[in-house]
Amino acid sequence: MATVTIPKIDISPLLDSASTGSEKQQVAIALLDAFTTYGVFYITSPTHPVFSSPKIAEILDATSRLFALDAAEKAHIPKIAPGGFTRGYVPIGGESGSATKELKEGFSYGYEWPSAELQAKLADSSLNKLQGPNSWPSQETLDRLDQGQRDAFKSTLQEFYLNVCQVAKGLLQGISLALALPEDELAKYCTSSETISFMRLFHYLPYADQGHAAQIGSSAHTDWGFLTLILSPCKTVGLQLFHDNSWHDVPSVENTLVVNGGDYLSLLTGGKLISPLHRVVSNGLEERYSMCCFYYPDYHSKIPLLVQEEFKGQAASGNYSLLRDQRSEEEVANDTKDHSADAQDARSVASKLLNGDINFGDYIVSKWTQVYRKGGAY
Ligand SMILES: O=C(O)CCC(=O)C(=O)O
Ligand SMILES: [Fe+2]
Repeated sequence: MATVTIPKIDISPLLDSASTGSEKQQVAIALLDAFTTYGVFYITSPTHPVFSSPKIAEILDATSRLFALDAAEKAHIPKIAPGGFTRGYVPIGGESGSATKELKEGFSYGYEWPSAELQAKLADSSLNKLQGPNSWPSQETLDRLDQGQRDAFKSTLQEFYLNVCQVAKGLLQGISLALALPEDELAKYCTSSETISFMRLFHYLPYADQGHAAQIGSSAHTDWGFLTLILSPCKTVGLQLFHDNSWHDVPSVENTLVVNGGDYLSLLTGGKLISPLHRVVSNGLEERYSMCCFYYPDYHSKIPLLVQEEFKGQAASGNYSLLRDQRSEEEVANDTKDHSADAQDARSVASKLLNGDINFGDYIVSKWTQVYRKGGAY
């Protein structure tokens, strides 16, 4: 396989309030190059906790302990459900971006609302469809996962999520500068992003089918949101990028995150910033863990008018999973008339997104329903 050199960018100036404009500009130049060449790159910042070896070891440890629970105990963790709000355990086969079975299990969690605020919001129905409580394992299971350190499991996961969101916010500044916009411009599209974005811990199982016809780790796709930030602390190769008509490994690099541009960001920039096609495959031997933060724009954000005009010609030619119907054929065939947004013709809903007639949040609800698969197993 031909190799590509995926850039590694030290984004420290974007995370440090004391950095100068020219330091940030340097990062912006590197980001622009990476986003317009591959849409994928590594980031690091030596003093930020997300990139520190002990913190990475902690989150990997928590993740592997969760997936090492036995089947009976996993069965008690609330499972994800269709409908956009994706929290809880993802059983093997419970989700796929294509007709192929994805050989992974996962756990999705996001913003942990202070309980009084959550109660108030539940009481006055002011939560949007992508907001709500996390679905943690039972207290008994959490106690076991804590290994004697009270609340260690949940606090490790929560701290990691908030820290990665902070890194994403730093990146927004750099991307704004890369696009010659004021540095706070893209943050305007992400005002409450951390309340609807979320983290997914994944455990990929090895499989022997190297043709990837019957099963795969994660089907070839582009990510729907603004940015995806991936920690992959295992040496096991799995993530691959489609570039120049072939697949290339994106190996794990110590103390870095992999960043993918998302479809929404790409659309927002008229396709200038790439939302890369990628997939996860198995080497046939080893399992793999990853922790992926899907950083979304604000629930209410729309594709702006300016971009709609500029983008009209290109949208159809793009390979955006956001705009494709990702339901399995079986699901499409069994789809009865009009039971929810997912019954609508995906193409007409996609054109509503491009025309600014539907906001990102309402649209994403139908996307999660498309990739949900009934009958996932433990
Ligand atoms: O696990 C990974 O490295 C990437 C997973 C991924 O691309 C996704 O879930 O969208
Ligand atoms: Fe992805």
